[in-house]
Amino acid sequence: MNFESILLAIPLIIVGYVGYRVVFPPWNFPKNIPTIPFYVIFLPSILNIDQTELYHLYLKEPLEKYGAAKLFFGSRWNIIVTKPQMLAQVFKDEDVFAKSGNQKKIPHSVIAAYTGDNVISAHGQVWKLYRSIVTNGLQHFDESPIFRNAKLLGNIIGERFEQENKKEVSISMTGLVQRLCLDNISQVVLGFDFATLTSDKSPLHDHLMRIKKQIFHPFFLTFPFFDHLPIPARRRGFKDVEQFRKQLVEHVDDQLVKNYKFEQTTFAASDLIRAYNKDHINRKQLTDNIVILLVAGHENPQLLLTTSLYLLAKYSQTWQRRIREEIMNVFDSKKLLESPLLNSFLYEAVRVYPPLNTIINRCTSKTCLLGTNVVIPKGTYVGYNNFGTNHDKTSWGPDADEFKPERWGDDMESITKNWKHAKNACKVSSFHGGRRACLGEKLALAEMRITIAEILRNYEWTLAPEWDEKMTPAGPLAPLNLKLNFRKVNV
Ligand code: HEM
Repeated sequence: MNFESILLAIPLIIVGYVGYRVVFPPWNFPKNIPTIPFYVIFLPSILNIDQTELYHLYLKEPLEKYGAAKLFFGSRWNIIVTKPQMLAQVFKDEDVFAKSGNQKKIPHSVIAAYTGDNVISAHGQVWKLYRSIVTNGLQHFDESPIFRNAKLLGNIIGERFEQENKKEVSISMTGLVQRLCLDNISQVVLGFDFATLTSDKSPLHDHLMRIKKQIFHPFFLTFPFFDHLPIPARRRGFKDVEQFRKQLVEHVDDQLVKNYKFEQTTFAASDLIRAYNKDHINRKQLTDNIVILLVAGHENPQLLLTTSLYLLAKYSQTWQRRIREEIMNVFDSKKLLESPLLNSFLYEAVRVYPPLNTIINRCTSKTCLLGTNVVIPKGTYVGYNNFGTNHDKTSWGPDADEFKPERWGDDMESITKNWKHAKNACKVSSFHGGRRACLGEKLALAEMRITIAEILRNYEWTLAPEWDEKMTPAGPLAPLNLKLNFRKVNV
């Protein structure tokens, strides 16, 4: 073999090796669970199918039969789990299925630079410290900004009737719902106001929109390896993310510390700043956690609110009507919490369309047994697929795929009991569960109840006929570019 042939052979060998690693799972992965073909995850980028259709076509059968499967995702082979018993084991055995977020999995990526090491992704003592700092502010909060913002959202919808001088207006919901959720989280948890509902110009908001495009770029999410390369747009992305992080914390810091009553404020962000002032956490840890409160705190409610508005439109003659009647004269948060139709509707929305669908951020710390016979090697990424768990026929019966709020019960006592039981038994995993259960569930559901009640009292809505009824193709799960037609409620 001459020198030129060797030169030619090297790239071929490299391409062949990379191809092999993509097409086939590692040899030591368990053979007694199915392998989802590697190309499945790329299909939504080339075909017009959304992630729920993809699930039904390629994932449902193997996952319902085996409860776990091998899946290529985020440049590597992983194991995803859906069966409640197996999921309970993953959630419980935290030392073996150790949290390993992007900061460990893909530390060189733009997304890791954005969210860093935070309360959601950290493990062990560091996680305990973060959780102890933010818990109080996320469990005890002032709801008045949520009521105010719901009214502002209603006013913005109302202005469209005047602008267009019509009885029915068609509105794209994505931007509007995002603005509401940003204002809610900034005022309730971070102690400042993003002011996206009250002002047309918010430099921090514009900056956030810019970096979101860079972070959620589908190609780099699928192949984070490319963030290693000196691609100019990605280098700019890193810089932009760094500037945003810095500005956000300065903003929080300024607003809170300027407040002469700072020591009495109980925002989760105040507790983080106090922990920083006492040297319990450093500046980077402060920043990482403030960023994650902003990110999880607005994106997840944004997804659930979009889904809820979609389902209310889809079932406008049944659920929308009935819930409107139920809450028409209910203005108090505690009473909303006691409204059976509204709450069973929300729990069913969270079950049928879990806002975070596939989450893969655990890495096995040693070779271990999943269930009774699946041997997982050390260093394997293990995740969960909420859509699969929440639609499992063994847990939910033959109508598991149907949207049926009545399955939760008729009165508040049974509805609450069933919801708690479903979470404890890992039959609904949308908010995780156990020691690492979502700390924002209470806040997110309060936002839903208050906002939905306010909008229902003033408007009735249907799906815009021209809207293509599709969910997002991958990643977070919600109706894609939802468009609704609103009319004023006749009272
Ligand atoms: C509909 C809305 C929401 C959904 C569906 C949701 C879902 C989840 C899920 C699935 C996890 C576990 C993630 C994992 O396995 O790594 C989680 C954790 C967490 N969520 Fe939420 N979330 C929502 C809203 C919020 C809000 C509004 C906040 C407030 C900032 C929040 C704060 C957190 C925190 C701090 C954790 C980490 C808990 C821990 O590991 O100790 N979430 N959430």
